[in-house]
Amino acid sequence: MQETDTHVAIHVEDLVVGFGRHIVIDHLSLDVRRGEILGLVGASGGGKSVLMRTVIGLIERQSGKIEVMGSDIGLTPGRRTRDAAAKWGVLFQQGALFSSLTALQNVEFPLRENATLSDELMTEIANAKLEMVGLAPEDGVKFPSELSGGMTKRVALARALALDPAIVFLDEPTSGLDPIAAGDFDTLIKTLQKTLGLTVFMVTHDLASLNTVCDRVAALADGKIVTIGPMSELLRSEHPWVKAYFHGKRSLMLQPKAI
Ligand SMILES: Nc1ncnc2c1ncn2[C@@H]1O[C@H](COP(=O)(O)OP(=O)(O)OP(=O)(O)O)[C@@H](O)[C@H]1O
Repeated sequence: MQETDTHVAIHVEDLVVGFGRHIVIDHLSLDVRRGEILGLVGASGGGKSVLMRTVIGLIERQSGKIEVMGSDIGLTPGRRTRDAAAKWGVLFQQGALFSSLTALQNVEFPLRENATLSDELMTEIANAKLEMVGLAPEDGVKFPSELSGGMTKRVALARALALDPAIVFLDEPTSGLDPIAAGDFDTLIKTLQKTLGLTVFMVTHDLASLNTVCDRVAALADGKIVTIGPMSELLRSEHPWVKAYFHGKRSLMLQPKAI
């Protein structure tokens, strides 16, 4: 069933993406609701990052429609307008911070690129974003090489939030973190969703994240979304890949919702 436009943050319809003759996304349709945390799962190499990168305009699609907050995202990648850039923020795998810039300068970067603000105001906003993700002002002067994995993810999240986006895209946000740091990061994402009304599109393999923070989970297999719904629904899915994913040995990690 198609949702009404006002409730949809991201609308993907009949999307096809491939590299040469290798089709990765094959007539995929998906609606992400405004204000929800949607988790995307799928096999390694199954196309989760390709889907995310196509939605944000970094990869060219062969066909299909993509709308973000009601605006059509054109076919040509790399031509994001100032308006489009402000609609979303992205946390890439490994954080992707600029190594020659301090944490604070990394957060200021999108402000410099997309807004005409005084240096003082930019610093003030960037410090507020660092505080929002639980970092102290003294962390702002550190370079990426001086940050722990968890701090790197937080700085990357602060940078993703710099332009007050409506949507954040998170590519495996808890990968490489110990379970406590991963749990803290999950709580932070849930808190930001609630307080800022953010829509979160999260690619993850982290079963604990899926179970504790995601409102709905979408499973990508054979280039399509084969099941979408709350975790309870995914656990009942009869799709062979979804069954294998959620009822394998690792499913022991699944606990009742804690947040
Ligand atoms: N720029 C590219 N050029 C050619 N092939 C690509 C490119 N980017 C991705 N692919 C291919 O697309 C497929 C899907 O890759 P993708 O990175 O989306 O997988 P994934 O589901 O995110 O995997 P993982 O969970 O391991 O990160 C893979 O076969 C990959 O080799």
